[in-house]
Amino acid sequence: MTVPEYTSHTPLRIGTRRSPLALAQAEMAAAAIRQAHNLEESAVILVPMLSSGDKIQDRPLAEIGGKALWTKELERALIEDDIDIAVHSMKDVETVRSPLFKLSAMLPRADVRDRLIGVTNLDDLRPQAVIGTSSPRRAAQLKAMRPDLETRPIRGNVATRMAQVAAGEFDATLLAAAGLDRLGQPDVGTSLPLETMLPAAAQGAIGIDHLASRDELAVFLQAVNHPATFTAVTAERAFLEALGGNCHSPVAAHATCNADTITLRGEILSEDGSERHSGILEFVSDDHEGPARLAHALLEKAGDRLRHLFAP
Ligand SMILES: NCc1[nH]cc(CCC(=O)O)c1CC(=O)O
Repeated sequence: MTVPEYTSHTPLRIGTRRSPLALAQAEMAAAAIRQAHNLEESAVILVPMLSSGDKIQDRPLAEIGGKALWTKELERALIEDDIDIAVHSMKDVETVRSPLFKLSAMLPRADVRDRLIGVTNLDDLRPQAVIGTSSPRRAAQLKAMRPDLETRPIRGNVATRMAQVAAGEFDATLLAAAGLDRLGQPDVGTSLPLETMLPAAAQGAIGIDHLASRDELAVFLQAVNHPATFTAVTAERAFLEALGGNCHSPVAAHATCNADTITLRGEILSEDGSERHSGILEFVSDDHEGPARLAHALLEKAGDRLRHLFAP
């Protein structure tokens, strides 16, 4: 195995989606790689690409084919050797993937919380207020707390969504704090506590993908991997996989990793928020069945209708 030597003539090519958030995240990955391997600016370049998820902006993600829309074009580019690595929001990466690809590194995780935009507190929302969200998780969690709220789909990039709230099309919306921070908007909205809005599995984490056959990249990328993030996000994704849910299933998960111990919180909800089961489990990090145990414990508490949202 030869360790790659990237130069301005043979740069490391990073594939990324073209949205402002994706570009900011890819630039973070590029900067981390340059620093870790002492490479000059032009030895690591971005290759921005349009994904189907970005082309179709008028329908909810869950309706048009789910998470694969974000990753498909980048995977094709990896296979065709148009790029060496691809940078993804881990939240958008499917839990079950082709063995052709390998996620070798995750950058240190950012703020995992959701931010409320449009009003300062949930209590400030008028009765029957309309919340813009296409996320089944966010809709169900909001309705669990405030059954009077109405949710309507909202799409588009972060800036477009904020503009739609500012224009009065919605009373409020929820966006990931991590995305807002990375777009230079740390003061927008109110972060909601994990106790009321447990985030989506893998929220706030950036992953780096490559062809599994390129072992040299797996080694090269270890220099930018953040092991605690990698372990926690891997546990959250295993929880999601064990539930057998899809992008229509309201699921939340958050894990932390301290020394050898993973603490995993998980939650499943009915679509209207009327049924909600949450749990917390601690296990050692080499216990790979821990996430599935929490998943099965929650499914056991769930009624038939909710359980059917998760038919594996
Ligand atoms: N599905 C869109 C998406 N994918 C990742 C993020 C935010 C960044 C992150 O969670 O790392 C967002 C936007 C949002 O939910 O507000």
